[in-house]
Amino acid sequence: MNAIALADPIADTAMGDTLLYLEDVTVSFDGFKALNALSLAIGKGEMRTVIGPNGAGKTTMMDVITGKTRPDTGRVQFGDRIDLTRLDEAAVANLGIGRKFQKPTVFENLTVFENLELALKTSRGTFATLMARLDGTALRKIDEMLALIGLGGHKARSAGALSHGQKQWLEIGMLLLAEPQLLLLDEPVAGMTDIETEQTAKLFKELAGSHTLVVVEHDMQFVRELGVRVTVLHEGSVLAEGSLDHVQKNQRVVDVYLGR
Ligand SMILES: Nc1ncnc2c1ncn2[C@@H]1O[C@H](COP(=O)(O)OP(=O)(O)OP(=O)(O)O)[C@@H](O)[C@H]1O
Repeated sequence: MNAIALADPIADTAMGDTLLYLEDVTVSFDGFKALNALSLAIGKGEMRTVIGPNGAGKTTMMDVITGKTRPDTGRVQFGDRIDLTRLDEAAVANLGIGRKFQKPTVFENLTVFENLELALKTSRGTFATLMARLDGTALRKIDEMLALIGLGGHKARSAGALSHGQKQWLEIGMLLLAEPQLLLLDEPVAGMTDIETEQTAKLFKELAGSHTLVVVEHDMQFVRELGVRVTVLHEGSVLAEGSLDHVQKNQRVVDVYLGR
């Protein structure tokens, strides 16, 4: 560890229990290592941002965690004892690992409320059991979610009529209704307006602590706004880790990514 790492306040923050632990994970495509002995630990209730140049392995990392891609070697431990590399995508989702892809996928012909209702009905969360019909608890749960994602005034609108940012929030709300233990978000603010980006940062900061979030982003203003530990990936491994200020001082990070 060098002097800068020691001076980094976020590097010194106690993480508590580890929820997700990748150890020496390697994924090769025709001999090319998209992940190269990647090791990474995410604490329970932590929000982590992951940055890095195109091709650094960010998507592949998410694919490995969610059971879409099986690593050649390495371990992906979830909680105390579950090895995610032995599970398929459906089993990983059932464990409570939610994934938000870059593009919004909501049911455009349904209303905002109906989208959330459907998510609740099909979720693995405890509230799913309440959903044989929409009882008071379930309705309250949906109303709370509408307020959290800033769509309280839009519940009767068709999802297709929402702005891009609002669609992203709706999909995040749908994922949250499944009460995920871990939420992976791939470039959530890409294509959002500045105001939507700010509101998304506010939402994520509210979720952190009670949720564990891994956020892959290229928008450095947003990463700064989140103000959490940053992992820089490069050529399939961790190049640097710490606060954004800390990683921005790393000359290699500047050379391969931030200085471009
Ligand atoms: N199925 C595949 N077959 C062959 N090569 C692949 C495959 N998936 C990913 N790769 C390669 O692995 C490397 C890592 O890709 P990955 O998509 O994980 O990077 P990334 O960090 O998510 O990039 P971006 O910021 O552009 O989304 C890239 O060079 C990519 O071309």
